[in-house]
Amino acid sequence: MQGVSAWVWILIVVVVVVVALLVIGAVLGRRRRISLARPAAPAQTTAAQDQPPVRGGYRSKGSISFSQGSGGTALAPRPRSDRPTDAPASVPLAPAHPAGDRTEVDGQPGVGDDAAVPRDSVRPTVVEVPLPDADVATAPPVQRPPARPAAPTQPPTTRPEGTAPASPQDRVSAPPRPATPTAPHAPGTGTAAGGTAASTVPTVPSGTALPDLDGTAAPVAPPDTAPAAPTAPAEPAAPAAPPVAAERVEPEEVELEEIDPTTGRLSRLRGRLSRSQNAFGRSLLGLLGAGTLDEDSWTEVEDTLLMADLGAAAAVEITERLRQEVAARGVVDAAGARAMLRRVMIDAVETTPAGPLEDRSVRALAHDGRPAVLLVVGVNGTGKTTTTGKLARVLVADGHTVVLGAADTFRAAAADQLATWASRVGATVVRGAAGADPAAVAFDAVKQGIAEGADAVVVDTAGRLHTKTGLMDELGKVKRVIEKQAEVDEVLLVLDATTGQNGLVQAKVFAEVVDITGIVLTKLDGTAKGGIVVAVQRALGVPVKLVGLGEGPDDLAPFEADAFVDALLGD
Ligand SMILES: Nc1nc2c(ncn2[C@@H]2O[C@H](COP(=O)(O)OP(=O)(O)OP(=O)(O)O)[C@@H](O)[C@H]2O)c(=O)[nH]1
Repeated sequence: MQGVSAWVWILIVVVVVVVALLVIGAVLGRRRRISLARPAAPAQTTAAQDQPPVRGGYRSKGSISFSQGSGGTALAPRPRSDRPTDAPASVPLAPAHPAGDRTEVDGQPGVGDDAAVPRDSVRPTVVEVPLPDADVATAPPVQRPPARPAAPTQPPTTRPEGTAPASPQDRVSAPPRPATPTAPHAPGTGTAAGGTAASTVPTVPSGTALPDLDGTAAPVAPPDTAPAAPTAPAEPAAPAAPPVAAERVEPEEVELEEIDPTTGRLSRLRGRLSRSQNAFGRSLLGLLGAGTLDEDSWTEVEDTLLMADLGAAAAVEITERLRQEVAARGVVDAAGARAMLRRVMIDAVETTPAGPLEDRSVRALAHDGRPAVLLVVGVNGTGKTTTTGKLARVLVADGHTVVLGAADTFRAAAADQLATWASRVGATVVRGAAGADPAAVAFDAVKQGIAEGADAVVVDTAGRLHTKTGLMDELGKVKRVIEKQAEVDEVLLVLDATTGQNGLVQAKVFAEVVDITGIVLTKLDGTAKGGIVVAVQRALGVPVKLVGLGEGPDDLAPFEADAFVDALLGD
């Protein structure tokens, strides 16, 4: 019995020892796991800390490595809640540029986006470059059209021969000349661009950053190479190697085209408008000419106006006005209904709550011895470049000389597109290298326009989403930089009529950044919602000045209220 209990005791002790060993083993095992994990954490932290600091505390993601590179510059974008801050620090820094939003961070379309370009492809970067010395003339990257006399066919233009520009060769490689400050040239003097243009523009100490806008900056189309040209001028005033990477493109030998007469264009193009708008007119006239109008009829009238994109306020006001007219005069037949509707609609198109919109002329004529300057702005794909080209045709057809500024430096094809438009009508194009600072290109375009005594300089800008504060800042900068040498006479906001009420939101944001002076409504041929004309004018208090009615080169027409309403109502 005693032997048995001894064995029991031994068994208990063994069990206790085994259990104790198991517990100790488990504890040690857990400790070991924890201690193994510890070094890994500091290692990650150290790796992150070892990366070069990111400007402005901003870190971009690998897929968007060239975006949002700025942060400390004067025109840095306003803080945005949607910026990622946890990107790998190994991403190389993009050069500083005021347009920090250049590459998108949220997968939405952005500046210069092209559906054919994969979202994650490498994008060009906009760079900041030092400016040239004050006394070094710079030859802007000018693409000259073929000289008019060489053209086999003479376009229907009254441009005097004396204003025909010199050959491109002469202009770009103009011989050195003393940089004597001179007054702006009278039109048609035909002086070389490089030296003379430089003498008419503000000067700036070398290296002054464009965004400083300190009142003396003379921006230059930025290069992607160092500005210190190996052929640094022995003579300070020589327009030697420009600090721009833009290559001079030999002008194409193209025939100058015939341009449709500009008068009566809206009438000629009315058919295009009518095709898509007639439903609106027919529907309204059907309601108003039906005899007795009950509440339901008036609700339908209002709905029809709303569906045509006139906007709620305008729809209510027009309906109320129609009711008053019917009550006062009584509508007896279809012709009476049409006349009444026509009158009320024309009033709606010609006035806003802020007052009448009287002046629809495009300010594109030279004054005070210098060209008019027009800036063309808008979101992506609305038709800015096309409109700029069409506008140049209209101006040339009316006998004016035009310089086009290809300040859409992000979408490479845009400058080519503009150059093609220009070459067909004999206009000059100033363009920068891909990714050049658009403000610098715009500045050079105006400088060129002044130098050659052009009547108008039309600057095409890159499409930009109105929600991108950095890009909107960039646009503001383009305008301010131009204004260092010339007033901007016209800021044309190009809106795509097919986007309907969304266009209003864009319009309001653009108007906050650059004072919009006129609206170009494009693609009116492709929408039944012509009422957007009324809505956008009311939103901005600015008139629609031009309408795009097709992709053809002469499918741009001045906006005329009565012709437009006639097209809406049909015959
Ligand atoms: N139907 C029609 N198409 C137009 C009109 N105006 C422009 N387009 C077309 O719209 C497209 C875009 O035009 P672009 O001039 O390249 O637009 P953009 O605003 O310069 O584009 P981004 O520079 O990318 O912002 C082109 O296919 C044009 O032919 C118009 O009035 N009617």
